[in-house]
Amino acid sequence: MLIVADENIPLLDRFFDEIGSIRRVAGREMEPQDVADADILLVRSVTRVDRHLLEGSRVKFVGTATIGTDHVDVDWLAEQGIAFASAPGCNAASVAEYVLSVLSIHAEERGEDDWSDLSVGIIGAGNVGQALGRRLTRLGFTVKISDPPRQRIEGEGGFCDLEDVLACDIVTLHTPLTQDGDYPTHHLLNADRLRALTGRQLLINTSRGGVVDTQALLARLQAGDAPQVVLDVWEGEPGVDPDLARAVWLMTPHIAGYSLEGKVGGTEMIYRALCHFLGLPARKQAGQFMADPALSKLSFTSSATALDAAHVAIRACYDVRRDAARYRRVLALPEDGRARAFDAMRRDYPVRREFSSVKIQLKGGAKELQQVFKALEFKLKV
Ligand SMILES: NC(=O)c1ccc[n+]([C@@H]2O[C@H](COP(=O)([O-])OP(=O)(O)OC[C@H]3O[C@@H](n4cnc5c(N)ncnc54)[C@H](O)[C@@H]3O)[C@@H](O)[C@H]2O)c1
Ligand SMILES: O=C(O)[C@H](O)[C@H](O)COP(=O)(O)O
Repeated sequence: MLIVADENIPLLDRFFDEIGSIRRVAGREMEPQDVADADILLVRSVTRVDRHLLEGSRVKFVGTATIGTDHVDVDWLAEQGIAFASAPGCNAASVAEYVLSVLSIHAEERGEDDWSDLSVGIIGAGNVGQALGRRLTRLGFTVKISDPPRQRIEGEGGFCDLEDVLACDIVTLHTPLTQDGDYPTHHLLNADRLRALTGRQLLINTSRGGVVDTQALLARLQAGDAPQVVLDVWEGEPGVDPDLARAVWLMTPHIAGYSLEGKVGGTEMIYRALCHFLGLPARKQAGQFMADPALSKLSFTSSATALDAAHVAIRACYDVRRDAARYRRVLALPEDGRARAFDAMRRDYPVRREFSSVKIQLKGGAKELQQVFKALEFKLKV
């Protein structure tokens, strides 16, 4: 059995070497000749999986170790009887923690005494939107959610109009990128909606670049009273418009979901789906292959305020400014160098562990501190 796989899928050998021989290919450069003799294709988000890539091959199973599936023509796969699996939710905590890191720094820059005074509008309440909304609600933020597809199924309860959500202090995007259907998200944030945002607001996009109209966003940022913007995803990545990059507050190269847990969890999910497809027992688990985190414990006494302790713990685990600063240096390179650097930063991304890998020790165990760390989903030891 031949498995062709994106070389950037972590732990390929550990999970798949008992199933077949593995051919590694650079995901962005994968061509029909690379997969023609493959039985199994394993990708991440940078490989377009469609008729062009697979017609005439003998591939019978495709797995993407990612949440997003906009790079896969799932209808064509279904027509061809090719099984497909993705990794829903694998890096939801990672993206939620990226947004929390942004919020922590944003609140400090605005001089907010209590960050939960800020209202947060979440667009798309799937695995990521819910993971974020749950944490924010428990922290006491006012959270407004827009998700018309879910609202249609579940009724009014808990959902708001998009316009209300877009009026929040912080607006964060967590939809898939879709072109068709009743609620397409391509350029969901168009010129009109961007025009309605003001300088007191923060817009965060960790979904897909195409959910925001890039040209309109650049024009909005160049006009007066523009919102602050944080972009992790870009239309046309790895190419990034340098004018847009310079105009945003924080820019990162599509790494919001790049916690170790998120990436290895994605590999585990497609491993399990492949085992199920082949009728094999799934004996391996991500946890077997995870080293101890570099930061394993943080300790606070009851003299810490809940708010300060939360900010310290979030930033100790993940400070988004480090990724943003590293990426900003790339802007000095010529165009092709910038695109190569985008992929290189992702390929060589440092180990980042999720909050759940860190034990918080509370000496004295004030109730308020406990609540905050529970909300952030750290491991708690009182
Ligand atoms: N930057 C990153 O590293 C990173 C990591 C993970 C996921 N993502 C992106 O984030 C997206 C969301 O991830 P998820 O796990 O929450 O996906 P999900 O499929 O669990 O949830 C998506 C939600 O968006 C909703 N939705 C669809 N169209 C909508 C619209 N027009 N308006 C409002 N809501 C709409 C859906 O009903 C669903 O509830 C993924 O599709 C992926 O593209 C990016
Ligand atoms: O959809 C996802 O899961 C994320 O966007 C993921 O982080 C993409 O990572 P990539 O496949 O580009 O390595």
